[in-house]
Amino acid sequence: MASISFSVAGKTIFTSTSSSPLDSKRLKHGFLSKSTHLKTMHRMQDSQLVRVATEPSVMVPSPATTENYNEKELAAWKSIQQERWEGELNVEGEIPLWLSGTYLRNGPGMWHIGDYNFRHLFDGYATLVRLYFENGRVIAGHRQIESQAYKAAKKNKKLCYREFSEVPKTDSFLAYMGELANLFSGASLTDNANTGVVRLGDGRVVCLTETIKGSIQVDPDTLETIGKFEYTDQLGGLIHSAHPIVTESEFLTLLPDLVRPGYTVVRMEPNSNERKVIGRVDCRGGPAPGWVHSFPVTEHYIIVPEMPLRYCAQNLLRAEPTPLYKFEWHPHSKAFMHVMCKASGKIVASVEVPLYVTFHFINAYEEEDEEGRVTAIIADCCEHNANTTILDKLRLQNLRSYSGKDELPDARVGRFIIPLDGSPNGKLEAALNPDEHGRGMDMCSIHPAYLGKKYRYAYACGAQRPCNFPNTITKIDLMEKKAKNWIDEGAVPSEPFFVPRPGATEEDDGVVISMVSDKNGEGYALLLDGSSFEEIARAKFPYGLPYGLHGCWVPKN
Ligand SMILES: CC1=C(/C=C/C(C)=C/C=C/C(C)=C/C=C/C=C(C)/C=C/C=O)C(C)(C)CCC1
Ligand SMILES: [Fe+2]
Repeated sequence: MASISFSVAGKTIFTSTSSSPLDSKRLKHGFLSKSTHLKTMHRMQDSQLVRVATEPSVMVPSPATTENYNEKELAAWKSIQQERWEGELNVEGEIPLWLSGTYLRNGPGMWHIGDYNFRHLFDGYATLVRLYFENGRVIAGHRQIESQAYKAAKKNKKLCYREFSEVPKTDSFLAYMGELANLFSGASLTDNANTGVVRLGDGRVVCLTETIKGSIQVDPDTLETIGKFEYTDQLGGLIHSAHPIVTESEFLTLLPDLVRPGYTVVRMEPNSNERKVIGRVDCRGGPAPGWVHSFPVTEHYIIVPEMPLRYCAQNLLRAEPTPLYKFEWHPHSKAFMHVMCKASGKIVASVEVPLYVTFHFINAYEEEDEEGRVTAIIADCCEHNANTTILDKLRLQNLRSYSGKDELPDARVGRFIIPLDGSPNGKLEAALNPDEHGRGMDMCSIHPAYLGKKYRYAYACGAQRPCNFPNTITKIDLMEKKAKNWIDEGAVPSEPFFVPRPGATEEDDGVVISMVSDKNGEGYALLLDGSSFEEIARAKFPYGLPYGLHGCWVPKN
């Protein structure tokens, strides 16, 4: 019989024991069964035994995250303390019995190498968190994604690839020249897949970031890194949108072209690794394409945003970050929205719109007249009032040093109205009064069946001021132009993710899942009823959860 302790910052949280042959197999993979503190709980089916990690994190936690470790402090901006863990969570409230499957959430959960602390939220090494729901119970776990960047940092105890704001140090001019060559070939860019996770139509689960090489396949049950997701086409390029549009039948994404400013729109089918070109959009402004972190689609069109926050080749080369990192704000280059027909690849509209800053589109749909003719495209996004300062607010130092002052820049549901009658201009307005959601708005989801269609509800993180980061979960009713808000004072919730109830007919019939880092240094999975927006259950983790970005749902079987 083996026994193991799990500790955070030197404090043993719990001990577990193991004896079965299945357990020995798991021991090899770093897992054990039945943590003793859970002995009183019902045993799950063998395939879902409670498992606890055996290996301590290989990285030595930094002083900022351990010596000063205080259980009563928000865990959101602290590195995860262990490479992996798994166990059953104690549930307060009722998890609906129909909720059967796995919620996965990806995000940058480790922000240091040894005692070197990263600067920016988006720099952290990817931590994948899992909640497996069955029969009203929940098994949770997390695991670091084993990207080349993460493995190299662990092995060499230093940064080896270019992250969002961090650049490996070079100690000679020759080494610097080599670095430049590596940048142009993409060799020095990170594959740290820390932004999103998607389930392809064929069931494969892929973690993503903005570098194409940072597409990494994982096992949704064990969270094990399977390997690099290789695109077998010859499309080349180094970066893509971090948020592809993924349905049962396709994977659509945008490949920005930094040499000849524009975007290639591509499509990949299930059971294939080959992206095929649908069409190309030439940028109307310059000197480089606008940053496309995400984009929306309607039933027949792909919307390509051209934001005045543009990629910047010089900033990519810099060793020290600028306030806008790899990007530059070009208000004189103007802002545009392009509409491409999905079937033909032809551009059916390209309009100038007011300046905007967005990372996340919520949804888009086709507006019809009485005769059923499509007259306009409506595209909604989390819009930061054309203010780029949000990027700097997401520096870890800012996030960790909250003084109680109101520091979060205002944001709104930005609604683009793109006419299809050849008019040169589109509109951008707030879809509802931003005070409804505290003028905070980001990290959104919708009912997946409403993708590209007229919809009523969106779920996102909003704000209760004063705050320095979105601290509420908000349900936006775009028809009534109202919001319902959930808050746990002092806590940081992550992106609310909507899972519809099978067989439901109402758009909001389902649950909203979020993972919350609370002010006591703890973390819990939260379930809200989609319709009433009341809390229906929470399941506490035995450790504080670092903040995470985007999730996906993997239905059972
Ligand atoms: C863009 C390049 C790179 C990496 C980019 C990455 C990792 C971008 C990640 C962006 C994310 C996670 C954006 C999320 C925004 C969330 C917001 C605004 C939330 C606000 C809350 O209020 C490199 C790979 C570094 C190099 C090439 C270029
Ligand atoms: Fe994102």
